[in-house]
Amino acid sequence: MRYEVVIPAAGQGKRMGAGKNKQFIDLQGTPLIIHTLRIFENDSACDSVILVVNQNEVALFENLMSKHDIRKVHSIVVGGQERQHSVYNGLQAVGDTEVVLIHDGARPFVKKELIHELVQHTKTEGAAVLAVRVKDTIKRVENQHVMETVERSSLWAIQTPQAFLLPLIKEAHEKAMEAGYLGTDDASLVERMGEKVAIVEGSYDNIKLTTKEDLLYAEAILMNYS
Ligand SMILES: Nc1ccn([C@@H]2O[C@H](COP(=O)(O)OP(=O)(O)OP(=O)(O)O)[C@@H](O)[C@H]2O)c(=O)n1
Ligand SMILES: C[C@](O)(CO)[C@H](O)COP(=O)(O)O
Repeated sequence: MRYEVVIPAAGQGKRMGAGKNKQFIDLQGTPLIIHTLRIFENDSACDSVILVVNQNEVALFENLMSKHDIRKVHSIVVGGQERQHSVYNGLQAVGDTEVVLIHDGARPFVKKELIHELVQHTKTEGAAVLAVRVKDTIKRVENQHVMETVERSSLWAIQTPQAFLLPLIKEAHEKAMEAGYLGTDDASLVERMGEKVAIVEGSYDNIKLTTKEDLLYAEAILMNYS
């Protein structure tokens, strides 16, 4: 059940439009990244956190973790141009663990029980991701016109954490780097090697805070929690 987690937090938050890295936006008085880090700080199955940050924000993150008594971040790693590059850099700092999780710093609401279910699946499947069934109808669009309506019954919205046996994800990232392939998630790098990725049904409130509307959802989720 034990694992280490790489948390990419080295983005710029451009779509949020806050003029700063969204990881520093307060939710009920606590920065987004602290909400996310506390999940793993409070999970006894988590051995270590590798936090990936912008080069010019290392001190900011260190000060926040000291202020909020976050102790499990054993490595702070500088990120890269794209999310995939940041994760690649973080994976170089992972210790001697069987299972590694990769979880967006921008997802502060994942539940410990689902993390543990994901880890269990990964031990037998090699790779597993949290996901929820799509609720909207999805259409493929070109030049502002519908080209195709995609059959919804087999569509899932993929989240993080994404969990992997460590050698598998390291190989997948190396191969993607060699091929110059850029994916929007880590599981796609494993899929392109022809490996299976298991789905673990997650929760709709495990949102990724991306645009300002998500801040409203986040405050409502926190109100509901409290
Ligand atoms: N070069 C990058 C890009 C993204 N991320 C991280 O990957 C997660 C998911 O990315 P996203 O939600 O797109 O965050 P941003 O890249 O910051 O947002 P935007 O694309 O709007 O700038 C975030 O925790 C983000 O900090 C990262 O570590 N390194
Ligand atoms: C990894 C991810 O959260 C899975 O849904 C998503 O692909 C990240 O996308 P982003 O554009 O880097 O936020």
